Amino acid sequence: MGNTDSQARFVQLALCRILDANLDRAREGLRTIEEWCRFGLDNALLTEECKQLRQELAHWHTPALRAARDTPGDAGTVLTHPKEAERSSVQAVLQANLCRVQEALRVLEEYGKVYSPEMGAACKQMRYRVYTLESQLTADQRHQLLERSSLYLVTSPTENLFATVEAALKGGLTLVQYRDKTADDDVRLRNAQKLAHICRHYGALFIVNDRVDLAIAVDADGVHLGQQDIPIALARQLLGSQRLIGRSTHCPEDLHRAIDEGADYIGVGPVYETPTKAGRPAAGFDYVRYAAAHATVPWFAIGGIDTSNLPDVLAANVKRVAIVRAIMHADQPTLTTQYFLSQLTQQPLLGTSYDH
Ligand SMILES: Cc1ncc(COP(=O)(O)OP(=O)(O)O)c(N)n1
Ligand SMILES: Cc1nc(C(=O)O)sc1CCOP(=O)(O)O
Ligand SMILES: [Mg+2]
Repeated sequence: MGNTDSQARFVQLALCRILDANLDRAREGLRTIEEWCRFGLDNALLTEECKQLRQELAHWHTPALRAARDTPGDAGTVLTHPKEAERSSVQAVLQANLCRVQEALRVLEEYGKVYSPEMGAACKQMRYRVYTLESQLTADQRHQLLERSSLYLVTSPTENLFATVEAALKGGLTLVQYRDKTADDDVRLRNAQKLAHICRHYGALFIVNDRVDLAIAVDADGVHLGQQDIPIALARQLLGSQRLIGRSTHCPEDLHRAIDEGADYIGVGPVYETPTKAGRPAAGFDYVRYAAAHATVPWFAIGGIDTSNLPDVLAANVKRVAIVRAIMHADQPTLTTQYFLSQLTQQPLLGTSYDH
């Protein structure tokens, strides 16, 4: 009898310690995420959702659970995950903390059911709310980074693909598109996987040209579609509302259709004829100026742009450019990227009609 009692007390104490530790873990993770929603994204709705989740967890964090704490005797406090010291970007911090909160809520749900069925049920609901928070946060994060990006590197096949992209990222690039019109699919998949990984490490957006299937397979931030590629509505169905969809446009009708169909950004060009898109005539500066006056989503001038003609491009009210050769073929991609960015950031991105 005595033994059974002490066994029951031991189990109850262990249960309380598990719940206490995981309530702390979930609240700390939420606080970390909340700070970015508030100061990084300036998103009042997401900030409020984090705060409400924290308050709800605080409600379950009773004095009885706190009293079970035994930090000096807790073997787990000395164990750290090797990845904990490695946080290469804000994105990585958010990802790690969302994961931490979801895991903690799962533990609270399972052991909570034993301690109090209401607590288990409440933690299950909170876990679903954190999945929704994650989707909204990721989408908001992507849109904000897109709006802040003034330079877009579109890749071309080269032996130095990864080194060139990484060099440009070191120069401050925040938006990359993987474009390869000829490689076999197994090669494209491997390249896209590796580029997605590199871009994530530098906190940059990664877009796949043409191929929605590859974009999904490598968990890219979005896809770029031309006028001859699949309809935006179909891509949206496949990609969901959180990923970005870009559309090439060559005239005012293309621009309005792309925006009406829900493109998150558009390409505007070719500004100049270019061997990268041989056979396509220049859309010219009249169309560029039209885009400057009418586009209600971020737009990137593309086609034949390099460091020598950049001043003419900027004079046409261009705030964002997409580049292939001028960076992919540059002797020093980091310096070239830095030069483009330095010229583009003298043109404030704020003040365009959609940057409220
Ligand atoms: C930013 C950006 N703008 C335009 C294009 C061209 O897309 P598309 O017309 O589909 O031609 P391909 O690139 O597929 O040959 C782009 N890729 N990126
Ligand atoms: C891929 C592409 N699309 C264009 C468009 O106008 O839609 S122009 C273009 C090629 C841009 O390459 P570069 O910077 O080497 O001239
Ligand atoms: Mg295309």
